[in-house]
Amino acid sequence: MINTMLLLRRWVGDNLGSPAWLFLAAVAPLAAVAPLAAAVVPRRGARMYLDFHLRPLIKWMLPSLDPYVTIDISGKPRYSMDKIKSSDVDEEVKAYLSPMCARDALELDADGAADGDGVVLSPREDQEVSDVFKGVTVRWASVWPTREDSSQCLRLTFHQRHRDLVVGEYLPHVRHSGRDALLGNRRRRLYTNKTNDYSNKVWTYIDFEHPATFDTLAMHPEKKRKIMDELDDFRNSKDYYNRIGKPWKRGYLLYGPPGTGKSSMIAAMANYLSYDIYDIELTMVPNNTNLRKLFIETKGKSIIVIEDIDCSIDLTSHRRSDDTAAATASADRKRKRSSKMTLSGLLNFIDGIWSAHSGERIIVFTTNFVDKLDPALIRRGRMDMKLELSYCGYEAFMTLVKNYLDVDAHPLFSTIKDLLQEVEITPAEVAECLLMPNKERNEHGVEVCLGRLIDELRKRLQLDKEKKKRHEKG
Ligand SMILES: Nc1ncnc2c1ncn2[C@@H]1O[C@H](COP(=O)(O)OP(=O)(O)OP(=O)(O)O)[C@@H](O)[C@H]1O
Ligand SMILES: [Mg+2]
Repeated sequence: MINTMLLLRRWVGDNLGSPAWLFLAAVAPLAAVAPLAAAVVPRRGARMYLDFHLRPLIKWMLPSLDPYVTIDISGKPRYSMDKIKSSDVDEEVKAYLSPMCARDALELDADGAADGDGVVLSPREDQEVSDVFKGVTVRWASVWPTREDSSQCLRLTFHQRHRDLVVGEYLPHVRHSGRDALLGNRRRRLYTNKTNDYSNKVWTYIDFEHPATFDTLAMHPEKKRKIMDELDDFRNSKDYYNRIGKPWKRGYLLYGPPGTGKSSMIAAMANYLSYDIYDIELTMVPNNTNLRKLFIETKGKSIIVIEDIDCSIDLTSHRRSDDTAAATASADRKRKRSSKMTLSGLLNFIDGIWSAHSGERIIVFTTNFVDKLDPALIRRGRMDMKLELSYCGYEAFMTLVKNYLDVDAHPLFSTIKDLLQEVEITPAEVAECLLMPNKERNEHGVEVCLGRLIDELRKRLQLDKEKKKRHEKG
């Protein structure tokens, strides 16, 4: 009933004085059916009766009486081989409409508790909000799109003479503003595909609150500056990528021994760019189609991460030869065999599908064994930057000691500097020595921590010397 009244109100507003008024009389008896329908069936049933019987009938008899175009935006994910899912649009529209709903609608639905503190407001059934764009008024309402549908959608209604403006300019404006509102309002997310959720969702997420930043990342300052400049350059290059006809993406391969800061670097990148992270566990991806589905469900302004690429799937050109690797190889192989993911699937994933997406994306692979990776995976063009994270040098130590002990200079630094030139120790191991437990937090705390690091470095130096001697003898 409310829908019919809204329809009439709009029509009267837009067509007052036109000859089409004459036709109103012809359909008035039909409109009279509405209260009867509302009386005999529940509220939703009445509205559906109007939507599915009366309104099409009016439209069929006298198209000029209903000059409105409607577009339904559904929140349900839709997949097809070549189509990006559409449920992003629903979220974006809701975010765009939220301030209007807060201002105009009387009955609202609140959504978005999962996004942290903010809520996204949308109109409840039969509630309408209006928006004005370039002098044209359009209306949004929550409706059930079809009789079978169990979930509501947002219906946009506008006069057909504004079709070009709405489709060509207004809807892109809504999406763009909605996306900005979403990114601005909410905390960033760490998505993972390690999910036992049997619903439609392929990703689950938690708030991303990793404290690592480029300030806390221990590495040579020049190298760090270079990476940050690169990221700035990437972020500001939308027009450039458009002009040269390349997808707006960047691939990084981070390699180095365990504990040298590869994961910390990814977190620092995400914090620096304010991007979400999608952490893909390849061993949980049964086949290439699922990988594609996962990718389709990612959003722009994100870092897609595949950690330990060499362990995730049989993508290496040779197997590892050292003893430790041999011990784990059998278990690894079992895990990998259960996956039908292939190298070519992954390669397609990296280059082919990029181009189907808009919005900037970074993909990061990490590995401890860069030499063992298939060259096809890391060839130029696929991975734009290969970055080695290595053992702790003096510059990296200076960052760690500032982070952990808040000191810039100390007499023991020169001993540490000399030892670091001779000993291979990871930043993670240095950080462990510099951790100050509660009981050590007194005026001697700094000496105790630095002394612990010196002891550790000397112990390793000694071990290295003995190893070398044994090697020379044997
Ligand atoms: N370069 C670094 N700067 C600051 N902290 C570091 C760095 N490297 C390691 N750490 C410390 O060591 C911990 C482990 O580091 P991280 O997980 O980033 O290493 P990784 O290279 O990803 O190791 P793996 O190869 O085992 O995944 C971090 O939580 C951090 O505290
Ligand atoms: Mg890691």
